[in-house]
Amino acid sequence: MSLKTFTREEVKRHASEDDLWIIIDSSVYDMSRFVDLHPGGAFPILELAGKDATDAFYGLHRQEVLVKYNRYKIGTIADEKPQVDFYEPGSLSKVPYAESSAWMGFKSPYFTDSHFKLRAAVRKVCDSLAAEAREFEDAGIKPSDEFMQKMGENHLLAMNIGPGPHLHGMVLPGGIKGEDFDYFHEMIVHEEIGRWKVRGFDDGVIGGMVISAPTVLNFGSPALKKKIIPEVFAGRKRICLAISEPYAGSDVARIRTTAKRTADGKHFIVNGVKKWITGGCWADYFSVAVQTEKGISMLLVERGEGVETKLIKTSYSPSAGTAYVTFENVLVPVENLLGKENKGFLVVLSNFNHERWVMLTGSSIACRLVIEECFKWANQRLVFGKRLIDQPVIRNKLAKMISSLESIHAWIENITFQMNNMSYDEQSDKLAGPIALCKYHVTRVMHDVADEACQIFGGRAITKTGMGRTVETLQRTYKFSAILGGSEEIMADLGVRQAMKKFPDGARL
Ligand code: HEM
Repeated sequence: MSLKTFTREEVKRHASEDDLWIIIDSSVYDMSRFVDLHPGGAFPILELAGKDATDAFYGLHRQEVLVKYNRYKIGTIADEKPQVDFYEPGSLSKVPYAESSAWMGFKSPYFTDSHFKLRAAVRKVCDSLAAEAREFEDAGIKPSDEFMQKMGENHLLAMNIGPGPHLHGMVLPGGIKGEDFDYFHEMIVHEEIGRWKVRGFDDGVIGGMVISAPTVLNFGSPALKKKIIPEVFAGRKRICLAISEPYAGSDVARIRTTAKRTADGKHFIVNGVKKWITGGCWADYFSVAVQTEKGISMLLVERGEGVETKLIKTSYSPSAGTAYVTFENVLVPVENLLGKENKGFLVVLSNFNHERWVMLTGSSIACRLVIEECFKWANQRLVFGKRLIDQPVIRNKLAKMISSLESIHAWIENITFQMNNMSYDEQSDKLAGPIALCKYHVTRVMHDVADEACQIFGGRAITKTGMGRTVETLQRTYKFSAILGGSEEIMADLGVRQAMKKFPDGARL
């Protein structure tokens, strides 16, 4: 139907249940056929029949409801312009603090043209996948092969595990050469994926891969790498890391899964159980920590006879594919050793800094997105005849959230700069402590942001659909970041113990 223009007087004449028009931000909607289907009931719409419902609408719905139900729009009000901006896919938010400093127009010592180009291109791709990501999350199902392959086609899988030869020769989004990719580019990729606002689903897509692909890339034989890495980066196969067990979480040394050599020495036989394995439900490959004769080893196990996975019902998301994995007499070729036999600890440790740093970037963007939503909500929600933002107590909550976010973000940028400019050995020596402390602090900030955001959103913060769903996601999922990849307590302690190693003997007050 072509769109017409009306006067407000004309709209007023359509105020009965059978002939019901309303105005939202200078657009006219014919609600006659929808009023009885309206999820919020007929009553609220009937009360506003023939009237301007803009404030009432934005007090109760997310903007995307209007996009989804655009078919009910019949025209606009003559000589009036819309006051509300619609989000243009691929664009930057104009809400203060909704983008990181450099993208809010501030000078940055870190970001170059190349980073801006990559963000612009990746945002477009991620925006085009966002609705699909939400559908998987809402349905609580496995990210489809097609979805994974779209990620693969845009190099969105390969760009999650740091710079390096695996990207060389590739042309990345925005025309960036794989050789020029650095940790700031990677930070951008994590942030853009985070903008789907479906944290559990994100983990189902990249979580398992981020922590396991490096074990093959850095410690696998050339043949293993050649077989596995291209198919994982293309999204045709999935991989996960299987270390923690029901009896050993952060305490890796206590794992009980065993790998015993067969008499001919050509295979290992793996027996044991693993718990909380992100992406394990749909993994084709498992990078597994096992006890061998004289210590811990890492083995790449392919899904097959003797490998079973079942979904753990976490409060996170079924789409994360968090699995309980059992290995029963699984035959694994010795060529699948990752690193040297009995030296698996090295493999496990080698990836901790990167894993934790990835969690920093994901946690910081999760806070930023919630703050943006709090800012918008506080401006549009009317309580006792005033906007929420007109209450000093709400401004104070926003101040606390923004200042905490910007300070952690500045620290994360500083750490990222160090990663770009230090050799692997220097990073291992100097960064384990700061990354651990930063992770400890970031998850404390997440706790505070989730807490304040809940108070701002009220009941909506504990409702999975509608206005508060991003806040609901954060308050339900932030604990995962505070536990996974090293719990807050272990992070805090590790940070101080690392600092103690460099504490000068002669220091006195
Ligand atoms: C184009 C017009 C409208 C459309 C397409 C629409 C659609 C929807 C949808 C899809 C929901 C459920 C999802 C959600 O919670 O976001 C909903 C809920 C609701 N709507 Fe509407 N709506 C419209 C206009 C209105 C108006 C004018 C009012 C008047 C106040 C209203 C009042 C409500 C209420 C009270 C709820 C329940 C919210 C809650 O559970 O917190 N709607 N509407």
